[in-house]
Amino acid sequence: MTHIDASGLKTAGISIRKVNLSYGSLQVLKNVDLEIQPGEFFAFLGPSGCGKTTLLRVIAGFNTPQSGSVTVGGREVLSLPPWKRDVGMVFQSYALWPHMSVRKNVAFGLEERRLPKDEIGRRVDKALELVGLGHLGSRRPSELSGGQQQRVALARTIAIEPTVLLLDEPLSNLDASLRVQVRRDLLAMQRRLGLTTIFVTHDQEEANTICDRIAVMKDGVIQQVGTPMALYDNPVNLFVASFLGTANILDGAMRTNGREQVFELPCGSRFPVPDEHRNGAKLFFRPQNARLALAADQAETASVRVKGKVSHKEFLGASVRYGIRTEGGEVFADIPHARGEAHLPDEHIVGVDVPLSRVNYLPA
Ligand SMILES: Nc1ncnc2c1ncn2[C@@H]1O[C@H](COP(=O)(O)OP(=O)(O)OP(=O)(O)O)[C@@H](O)[C@H]1O
Repeated sequence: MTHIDASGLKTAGISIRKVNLSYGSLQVLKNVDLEIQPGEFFAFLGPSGCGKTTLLRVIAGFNTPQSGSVTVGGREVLSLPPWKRDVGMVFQSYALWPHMSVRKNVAFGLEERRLPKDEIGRRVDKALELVGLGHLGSRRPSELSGGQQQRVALARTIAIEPTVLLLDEPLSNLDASLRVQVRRDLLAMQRRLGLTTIFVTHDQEEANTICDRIAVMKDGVIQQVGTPMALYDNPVNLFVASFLGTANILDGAMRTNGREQVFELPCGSRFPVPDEHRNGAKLFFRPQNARLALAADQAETASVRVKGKVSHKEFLGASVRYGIRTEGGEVFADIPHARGEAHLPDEHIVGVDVPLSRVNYLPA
């Protein structure tokens, strides 16, 4: 289906089915299945070399998979060349022409397509206005900030009136402080345009802050798809748990105790496990879900209690991260920082309590 958004641009959903791609003996994409909704801001997230750019280029038409199907707006595109796919891609290097004005840069692709002059003028005006650069059309790229250059690259792609926008690490050329500002601008712009957008990044913070949903990739395989919060709170495996933030992972044994399922830690403590987690092999929780108690105090009700010794502390601003040495390995507990509070000294014996509702079990 193709939809028309408030910006007047058309937008389309994307279906990727069983896509496999190899370079010689190296299989870079393995049975990739994905469904991206019209108007969605979607991220491909994963470590370097996991296949994110390759997948993006398959949608754009610059890479051809050995098998599978890709539809854009319900139309199969794998047999079409890039320029017939209604897909616009902004590359990592913006590749603006340095000797041309901003207007000329944006018009370039349209002139190549031999559109009528007044149509080109109309589209350039609209694209520059949509990215907020209507007043800078006569400048050269060298007279713009990094963030503005990135917007020119975006305008150049929007001017082609694609139904889908593909962004390959668009913020990687910007310094850290600018990146935060530009990613906010990018989100505002994406909402205004309403265009289905796929954003490739290896930076989980970047994906979390601007994308509706994320596909986490590793070694050419989609590990999990979901909203940033769902992936953070309920990762399906150790890779996703660790890639999206600090993860506390404890070894133990899943046991059946009569009709009840329990998880037993090396120290002997046992906790009830909901039925859906009966195949889990490791206990997982996030540092901010942990509370510290004096070891002699009773554990909070309906929570997991792990005993250990404070091994170190890190001040993170909003919280203090305690490292606690336990029998099952080190765990971290983030305790909100309040003014004037006393901190627990190293080697202090403590109990780490985590509400059962905040504990998850992951396969080995
Ligand atoms: N044209 C090619 N020929 C051979 N191997 C390639 C080619 N293009 C990419 N690869 C390999 O395919 C794998 C996936 O590359 P890809 O660029 O998709 O990864 P990525 O996740 O986008 O990484 P990065 O974040 O570093 O850009 C890598 O191992 C890469 O070396």
